[in-house]
Amino acid sequence: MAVSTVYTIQPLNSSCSISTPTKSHLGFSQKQQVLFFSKRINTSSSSNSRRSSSEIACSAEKTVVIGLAADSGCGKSTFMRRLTSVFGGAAEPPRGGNPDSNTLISDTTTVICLDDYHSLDRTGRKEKGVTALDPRANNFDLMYEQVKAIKDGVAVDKPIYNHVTGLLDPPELIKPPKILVIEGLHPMYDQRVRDILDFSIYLDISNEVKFAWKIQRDMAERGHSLESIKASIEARKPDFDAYIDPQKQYADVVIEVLPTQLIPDDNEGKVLRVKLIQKEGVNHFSPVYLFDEGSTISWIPCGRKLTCSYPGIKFAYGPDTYFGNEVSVAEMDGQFDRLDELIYVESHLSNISSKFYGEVTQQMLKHADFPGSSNGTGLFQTIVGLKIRDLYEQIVACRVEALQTAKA
Ligand SMILES: Nc1ncnc2c1ncn2[C@@H]1O[C@H](COP(=O)(O)OP(=O)(O)OP(=O)(O)O)[C@@H](O)[C@H]1O
Ligand SMILES: O=C(CO)[C@H](O)[C@H](O)COP(=O)(O)O
Repeated sequence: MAVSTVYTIQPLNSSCSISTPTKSHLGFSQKQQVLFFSKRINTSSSSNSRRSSSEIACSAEKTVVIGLAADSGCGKSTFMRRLTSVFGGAAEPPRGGNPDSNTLISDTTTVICLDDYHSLDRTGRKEKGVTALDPRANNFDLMYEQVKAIKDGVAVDKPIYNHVTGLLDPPELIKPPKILVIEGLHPMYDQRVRDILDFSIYLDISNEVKFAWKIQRDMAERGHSLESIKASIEARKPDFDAYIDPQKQYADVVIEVLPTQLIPDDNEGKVLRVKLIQKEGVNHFSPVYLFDEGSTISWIPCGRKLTCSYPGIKFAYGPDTYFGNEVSVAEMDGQFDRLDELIYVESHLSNISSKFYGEVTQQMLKHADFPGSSNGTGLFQTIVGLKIRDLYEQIVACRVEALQTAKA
């Protein structure tokens, strides 16, 4: 799969729309809508990709919007903590606001939880006999309007779903950040919302692993019984299959978590095989690769430079197709014994968008206590965090360059 990509930036007079700033109802100035285009010549095709056209928009939109989809208890919060850490600074709930707010704000990012767009509260869902995963329990019109407004630089009054009481609380003000992450069950379900995402991620946790994680959290930390955990997973499954799982076909990156293949018939779910499925032809994103871009590679790094106890570690990399799209897949099966030795693996990965040698290892060591730090979930989540930083910086650079070109 030969891929060569050339970008040239040019304002296109015919496609350039300029509108004067207007005031929003909250007094925030709307952005000047200046659209520019950078030309992309890509010898690889990417069918179904929403950005497979030969021209990509380099817009003056204020906020970069990232979608993160996964079922409940599948590691979204952990991933968000890793992502926020890449940008530096701590993420905190809005100051002086609702103590049960689901929002997390840092200098660069604002993470909103799409549970806040539940249109039915806990009692309402019970009365109607629908789960929170059912689109009928969610307000997609409002979700679209508000995410679009934030992307355009306009603050919104976003509702709050209170997980403690199960009620819909009075709204909270969300100001446009540099990067807005919308995380939850349905970021790619509604086409209008999907189309305004600059980048999207799906955490695809296999049933066996999801079960093991749920038991670990809900039994050990929340005192639930094994039977109640099983019943809750079973009750959600039809709606999960119908409404959540299909979103992975739209994701730019899927982190798939499976049981290991290194231990025959493993049913403990402790050692994991993790795949990083990366769509080709996505604006401002070039997939990570191992050794040689486009080749098919199998690598066992254990030996002099990497300590591995049973069952060892195996990496793989290569091209594939996923829901009809060309993808590059990097895979890690097994777990690290010593995180400081990860530098050896990092030095064989390319396109990781690090700012200095060893940044991935540094991030992993910094959060060694987070779930998944010894395996591919932590490694690939950290790398996707660096890729999002890079995507954000590319979008900003593209915007600045286009504005300078327009002025000249
Ligand atoms: N990579 C991982 N490896 C092992 N366990 C994990 C991993 N990620 C998450 N878990 C387990 O799953 C639990 C839920 O993780 P997390 O809170 O990040 O998920 P979530 O999707 O935000 O959940 P929720 O939507 O229910 O708040 C953790 O407490 C941990 O037990
Ligand atoms: O799937 C979920 C997303 O987090 C929750 O189950 C949903 O938001 C309903 O929340 P609660 O169980 O607190 O009423």
